[in-house]
Amino acid sequence: MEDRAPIRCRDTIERVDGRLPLLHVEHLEICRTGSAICESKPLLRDVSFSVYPGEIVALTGASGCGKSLTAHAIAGMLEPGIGVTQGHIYYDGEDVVPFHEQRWQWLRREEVALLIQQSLSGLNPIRTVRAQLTDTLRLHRRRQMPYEQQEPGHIETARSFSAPRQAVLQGVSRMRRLMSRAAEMAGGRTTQAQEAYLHALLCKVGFADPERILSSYPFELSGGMCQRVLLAAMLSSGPRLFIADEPTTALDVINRDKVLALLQQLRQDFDLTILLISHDRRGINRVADRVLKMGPEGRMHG
Ligand SMILES: Nc1ncnc2c1ncn2[C@@H]1O[C@H](COP(=O)(O)OP(=O)(O)OP(=O)(O)O)[C@@H](O)[C@H]1O
Repeated sequence: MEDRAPIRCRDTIERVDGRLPLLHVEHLEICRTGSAICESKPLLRDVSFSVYPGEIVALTGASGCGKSLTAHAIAGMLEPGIGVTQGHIYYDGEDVVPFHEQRWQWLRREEVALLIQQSLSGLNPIRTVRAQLTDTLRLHRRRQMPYEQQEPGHIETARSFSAPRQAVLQGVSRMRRLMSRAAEMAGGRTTQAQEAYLHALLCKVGFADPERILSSYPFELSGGMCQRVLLAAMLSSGPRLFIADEPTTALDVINRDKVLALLQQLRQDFDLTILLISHDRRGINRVADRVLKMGPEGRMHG
């Protein structure tokens, strides 16, 4: 391993205005973990920052400095052969680095949504938006059952929500239960309750005519519209932390501004905390509460 300056230890998580951060990354280091190459230079090291509930924090830095790796590490989605080798990622006060896959799945399903640069290609061009959003809702339901049976009580103990957040979650959760029951009774067909939920969701992401969008195929929609459909799919599970990795790269200037303005609105409507990774200086200066710059060695300037 190469010589490194010793890492300063800051093991306390700072309160700001009496609040603890929802996300606190501390001295994070990520390396290739294959046997022959584990002694090579870290891909990223000594990355530390906090994001407080309700904030929009932008993460910027030169191409290749490790922004996407940081985002993937927070969501437990690093590729095989790459791993966290030092440091901590505290989500709601709990270090998630040692999580096993089942708990990562729970975190991604219930708490953290990651919109990545390649997400748009995840939309199937030859299936309607309705079919794809309905599948997403069913998937959440299917994944929910085994985990709840295996680790009863965990979900409750891992959280302590503010009253407004609890109200939002109770609403989302009630609606999902209703939809799942209705879907089971209807043998998987889209039911009235699901339709109402999908309509409401699409209105929230700025569509004036949700019925037309639900009946459309992605190839019939613009890039900006597809991006908003993806946002709707990700918000359908009611996450608390939304990580958007270059959500506007593939968009023209008008759609870029629309999506960024929408993120601000969604923060309010869904009680979200947002980590926004972007090169769009003008855009992030407009929407972010704080801008963090990541240097080549991971040092943060906020
Ligand atoms: N799967 C991987 N295997 C090996 N190295 C990787 C892998 N993914 C990323 N890297 C390397 O890790 C470093 C950080 O990459 P990352 O994608 O996080 O940068 P970034 O700051 O998001 O860049 P950009 O702004 O261009 O998206 C780069 O040197 C990259 O080559």
